[in-house]
Amino acid sequence: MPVDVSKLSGGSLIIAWQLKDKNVLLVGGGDVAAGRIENILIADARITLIAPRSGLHPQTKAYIDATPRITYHDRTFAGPEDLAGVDMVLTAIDDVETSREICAMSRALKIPTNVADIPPSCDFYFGSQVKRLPLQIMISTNGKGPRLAHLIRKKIEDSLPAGIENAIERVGELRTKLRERAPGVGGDLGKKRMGWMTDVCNTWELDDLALLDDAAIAKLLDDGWEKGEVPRPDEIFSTAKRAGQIQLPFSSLVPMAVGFFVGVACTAAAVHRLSARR
Ligand SMILES: C[C@@]1(CC(=O)O)C2=NC(=C\c3[nH]c(c(CCC(=O)O)c3CC(=O)O)Cc3[nH]c(c(CC(=O)O)c3CCC(=O)O)/C=C3\N/C(=C\2)[C@@H](CCC(=O)O)[C@]3(C)CC(=O)O)/[C@H]1CCC(=O)O
Ligand SMILES: NC(=O)c1ccc[n+]([C@@H]2O[C@H](COP(=O)([O-])OP(=O)(O)OC[C@H]3O[C@@H](n4cnc5c(N)ncnc54)[C@H](O)[C@@H]3O)[C@@H](O)[C@H]2O)c1
Repeated sequence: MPVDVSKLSGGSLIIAWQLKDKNVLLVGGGDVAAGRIENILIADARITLIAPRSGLHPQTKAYIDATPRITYHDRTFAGPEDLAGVDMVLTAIDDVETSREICAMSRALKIPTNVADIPPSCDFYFGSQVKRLPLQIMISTNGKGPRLAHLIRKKIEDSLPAGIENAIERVGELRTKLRERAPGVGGDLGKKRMGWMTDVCNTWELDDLALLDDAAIAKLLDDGWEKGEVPRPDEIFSTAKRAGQIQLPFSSLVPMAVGFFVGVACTAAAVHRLSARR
């Protein structure tokens, strides 16, 4: 069947780049560099930071002092020798000409590069990020409106359920324990494992997934996986444990309280009018 690909254009490949123990060169130590450092540290990479001490942002200074994963050089960028052994280059400097030169040098070595504020010198853009690790959500406007990306992030942050990161963490633990019982890649066992995990995620609420401690995971695997079934949360947890988890968000308590008092007031008024007619 023919497909219409005319709209498949104008975007980016959004991926979760694995940078653990890779070497990232960051040139510049200002406000933007501080944000880059946070993003790179989250990805467990090593950073070589080149920037004169006089221009360091307090947050950048604090990161340098806080971790041996940043190797700091108090100077300006020296040339191609600074690119040896580097897996990714980021520049965040207030000097467009030097930025373009660094970009040309790193591209000649085929090192992926981001030059803050100069889109043609970027092999990838940064995006605005919701960070509720292990959950990360990146918003990209593909260079059209970075401030809008920031504002959209705020809206997404406000809409996420409390504790979503715990649910994801516990599902990760469940998947690890499941793989210990059903190891290997692919094949019939792999299909069965994926099918069971999909059913658990589809049928359990996030609140219940967040309650999966080690004992509950063992019970879910014994009573569920081993029997080819997906037990309900109330078959796995004691009633007390689930009851402790049920929390009404403040935003829903306020309208409920208002509704209650309005209801009481209306009933009182109606009773008063009825008794007045008699
Ligand atoms: C998302 C975020 C991530 C981050 O950097 O971490 C990010 N910019 C952020 C903020 C921001 N940047 C700018 C403003 C001023 C208001 C405004 O212009 O809107 C604000 C607002 C603020 O500071 O609140 C100025 C600006 N930015 C770029 C240019 C050049 C140009 O457009 O040509 C100009 C100068 C334009 C001019 O001269 O007028 C270019 C880029 N900025 C990008 C990312 C990439 C595309 C992102 C996307 O696809 O949306 C891209 C292409 C390259 C890159 O740098 O990777 C971060 C928000 C993080 C957060 O708070 O959540
Ligand atoms: N993409 C974005 O999100 C975004 C947002 C705001 C600003 N910017 C742009 O990013 C750049 C950096 O912004 P900032 O606010 O962090 O600037 P800043 O002035 O606070 O910091 C610049 C840093 O670069 C260092 N520096 C300058 N020349 C250098 C060189 N040759 N070698 C090494 N270090 C050098 C300075 O010492 C300083 O630490 C600017 O061009 C700015 O317009 C980008």
